[in-house]
Amino acid sequence: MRELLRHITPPPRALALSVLLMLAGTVLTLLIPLFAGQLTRSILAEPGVEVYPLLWIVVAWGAVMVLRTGVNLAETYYLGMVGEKVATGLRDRVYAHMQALPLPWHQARKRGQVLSLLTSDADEVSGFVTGTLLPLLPTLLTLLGAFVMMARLDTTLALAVIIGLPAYFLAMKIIGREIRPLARAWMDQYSQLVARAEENLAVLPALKAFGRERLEQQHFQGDNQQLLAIAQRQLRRQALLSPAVNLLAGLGILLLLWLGSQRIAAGSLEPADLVSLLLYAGLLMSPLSSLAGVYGQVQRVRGSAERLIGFFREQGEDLDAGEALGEVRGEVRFDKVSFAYPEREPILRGLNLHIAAGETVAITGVNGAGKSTAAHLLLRFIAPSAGAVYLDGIDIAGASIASVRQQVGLVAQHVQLLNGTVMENIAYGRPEASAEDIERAARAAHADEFIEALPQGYQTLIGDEGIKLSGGQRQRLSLARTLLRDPAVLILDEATAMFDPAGEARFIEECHQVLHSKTVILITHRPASLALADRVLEMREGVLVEGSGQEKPVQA
Ligand SMILES: Nc1ncnc2c1ncn2[C@@H]1O[C@H](COP(=O)(O)OP(=O)(O)OP(=O)(O)O)[C@@H](O)[C@H]1O
Repeated sequence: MRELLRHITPPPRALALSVLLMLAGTVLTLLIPLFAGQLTRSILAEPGVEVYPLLWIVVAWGAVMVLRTGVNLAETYYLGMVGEKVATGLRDRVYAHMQALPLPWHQARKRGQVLSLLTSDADEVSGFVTGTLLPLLPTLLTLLGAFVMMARLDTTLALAVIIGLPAYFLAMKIIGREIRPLARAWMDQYSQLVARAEENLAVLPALKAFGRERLEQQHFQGDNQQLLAIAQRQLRRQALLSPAVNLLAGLGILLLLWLGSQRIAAGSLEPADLVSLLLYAGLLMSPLSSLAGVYGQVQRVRGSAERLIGFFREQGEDLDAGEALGEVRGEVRFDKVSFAYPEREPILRGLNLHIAAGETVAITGVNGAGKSTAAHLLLRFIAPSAGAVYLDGIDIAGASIASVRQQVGLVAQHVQLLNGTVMENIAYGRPEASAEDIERAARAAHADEFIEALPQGYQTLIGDEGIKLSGGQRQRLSLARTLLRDPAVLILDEATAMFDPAGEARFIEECHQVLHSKTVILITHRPASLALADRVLEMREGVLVEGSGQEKPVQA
């Protein structure tokens, strides 16, 4: 938990104020039983005995109550602010780290499960810090204060009330120990549920086309029932905690009444003091009962805390570490590069490739040969297990990731667009770009004609992942947004796969000018695109060989 607290930054001023207000509230609360004792003494006083006047006590009691109300009000506000700011800060950190984590980390997980770190886990932890951890301070102070005040009135009676405490802590420990694994299981199950729903929504057209609605509903219900079963087991244990403590508290108060009344009968205790003692015992018992709740919550939140700690321990990408590349000409070299995905056979085995600046090279090869993998290495999405990749002679492993990605543009095979306007999507990599630049990029990608035919032109909303566009239109948008970034090296991974033949021919013909100034890597099987290349290479068994029937491995 301490490790996690490093990622939680409460606002110092609001925190200090909340603590002060909580302390003030506790002191005011501890005054009330004193007044009650004095009041009783004043009511029962024999004529001639010196006591405080009744009216004074009532007025002082009233004043303390009003003051405490004001303190509580301010405390609720400031503590609430601390809570909101802690939650906001933690969410920011989780999100920043989530983005920093490399692609392979994300690819090994379900998106919904990653998302629940940001939603349920972060909320659970920040709710615990402000809803449980901070209020613990006044709780403990009230407990201690009530005990001290009781001991001042009668030490033996004070000790009698807390005699059951060891049993109480033992009960808490035994029951709490079982809650923790259940809490973790609940969180895991919950994130699985969210992940399933999220995935199904993402593939909704396929789900409907393959008639999976009923089956997926059954799967969801199954997961949901398991969640309910875990919650039930957790509830059973948690429900035990408070009543067990209340029983102990009740027994303590009974003991106090019995011993107290005997002392009054013996003349060694005033009835007024017993009133104060009883009220203090009440004050002592209510923190005990809330401590039981705290203990249960600590066990619950540990599940979320463990998940977040594990997440923060993962190494994220530092975009700016290393030397910034600056402007490059676009010379690319792969030198004996090998790579294997985790738990898979090596996919690249000592691959060599040299592309001169300004050259256009096409790479072909069967599905799964490793073409996109090579592109991902050039973008530093992944790192070679052996060998190195150079850009203008600089090993990109030592260059800053941000500068590498600035110089290498990828039009990926699987187009990823946002639910926004056409303009926002083209400007994705250069949000500050002018409308003219955006339109120029759209023209270069041959996207301008269809964009202008859309109902609101560049302001048309394109739906989730561009669902309101055709496949070819999405590819053109994707190309436009990469061209707008004007990278020195452009990788087109099957970027014309969805083009109609006439559109592709026109694109290829006119692209010559746009692509002229760049190093272009075309990953393609399409003859029209191959015609655009200065050289054709084929990826085969983890290396590149000269294409068009030649079988000579490429030398770096
Ligand atoms: N994230 C990943 N984790 C594990 N294996 C992967 C991952 N991505 C790709 N692979 C595997 O690596 C191999 C190479 O994939 P890659 O996408 O580079 O092939 P490709 O040549 O681009 O294929 P295609 O022509 O079908 O696009 C494939 O066998 C694929 O199953």
